[in-house]
Amino acid sequence: MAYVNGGAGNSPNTLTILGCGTLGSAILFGLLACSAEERSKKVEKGGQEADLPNGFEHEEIQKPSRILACVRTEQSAERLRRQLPASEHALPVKVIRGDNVRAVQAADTVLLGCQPQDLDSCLGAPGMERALRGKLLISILAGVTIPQIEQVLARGETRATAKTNGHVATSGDGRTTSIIRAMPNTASFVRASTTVITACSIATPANLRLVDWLFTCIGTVTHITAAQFDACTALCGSTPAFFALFIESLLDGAVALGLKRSEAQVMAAQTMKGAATLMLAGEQPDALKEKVATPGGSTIQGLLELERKALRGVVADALIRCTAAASTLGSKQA
Ligand SMILES: NC(=O)C1=CN([C@@H]2O[C@H](COP(=O)(O)OP(=O)(O)OC[C@H]3O[C@@H](n4cnc5c(N)ncnc54)[C@H](OP(=O)(O)O)[C@@H]3O)[C@@H](O)[C@H]2O)C=CC1
Ligand SMILES: O=C(O)[C@@H]1CCC=N1
Repeated sequence: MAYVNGGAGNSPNTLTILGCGTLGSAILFGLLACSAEERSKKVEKGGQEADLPNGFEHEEIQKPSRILACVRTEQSAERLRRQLPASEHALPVKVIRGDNVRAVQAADTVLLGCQPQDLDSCLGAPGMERALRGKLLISILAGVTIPQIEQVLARGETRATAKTNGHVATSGDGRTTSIIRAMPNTASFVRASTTVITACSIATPANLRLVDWLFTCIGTVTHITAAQFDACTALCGSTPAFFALFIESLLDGAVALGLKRSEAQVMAAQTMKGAATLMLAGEQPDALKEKVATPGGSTIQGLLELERKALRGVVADALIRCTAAASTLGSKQA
């Protein structure tokens, strides 16, 4: 197989995305856009490396030089192949189906992107635990804890011995798999994700720098504790869908008022982006509300209607429910 033998000597530095579906593809295409931008800046600078985001040095990051994208079905493989850019500046990507273990053997870093119920089919496969030894495994699975991932790995039939200490799968030959959980969101596609990360105790500084760099390429990164993960999964992973519902509701109102849906969508989304930009610049939500609601004006009438219909409680409860649901996902198996 052309893609085996990565990870040593002059071999390419390989990132394998094990389960490259909706979110995996969003990350893949975000990373491709990032690398294309870096490469074209390098060309502009006459071959000099382009600047990295603040806080990163080129020599510290083991950047992937190719990506292997694994899916389960031929239909998904074909769709992914069709979507891949032909740009000469993009990182090479190979789409793989039915050969997970070899794609992981060839990897330096593995990004696990299957659904929680497919964890066992991805990581419990014979030979997988051995293939992951000595490597960094980044899981983007909602609700699946590091100990749960370790348990699945420990069931792999090729291990000689397995011992878990809460953060690391210790393999028969003493080499370990570092597991880091990251929760990006679907805006990875446009490099506007907000990703939360929880680092395991044995993650090396190099592991952390790579994970920080990868997700900084496609948005912002915040480090959190394992205990905060489900709430942040809801707040960062799920809320793009909440915001979509809010915009959709505005569009229904706008259409009822005679506006064209497509034009209203641009106006509403841009307004949401503007309000978000103000808050990211330090504006407090209550101050923003007060600035917009002119005394005796129209905005306060809309705000009061939202409060009468208990939007605040409904949204807070929705986030709490989402968090509770996330916490159960790790126990789901196909
Ligand atoms: N969607 C989102 O916005 C977010 C998702 N997440 C998390 O990301 C993960 C993925 O979600 P999402 O992308 O929506 O799900 P998808 O179903 O779209 O993607 C999962 C991918 O995994 C592949 N897969 C499943 N089993 C195997 C296997 N045995 N071997 C190889 N590939 C396999 C599937 O292949 P195939 O298509 O061929 O079946 C599919 O491409 C979930 O764990 C979810 O919790 C987190 C935050 C946000
Ligand atoms: O709905 C889900 O389960 C995933 C987790 C966060 C967003 N999507």
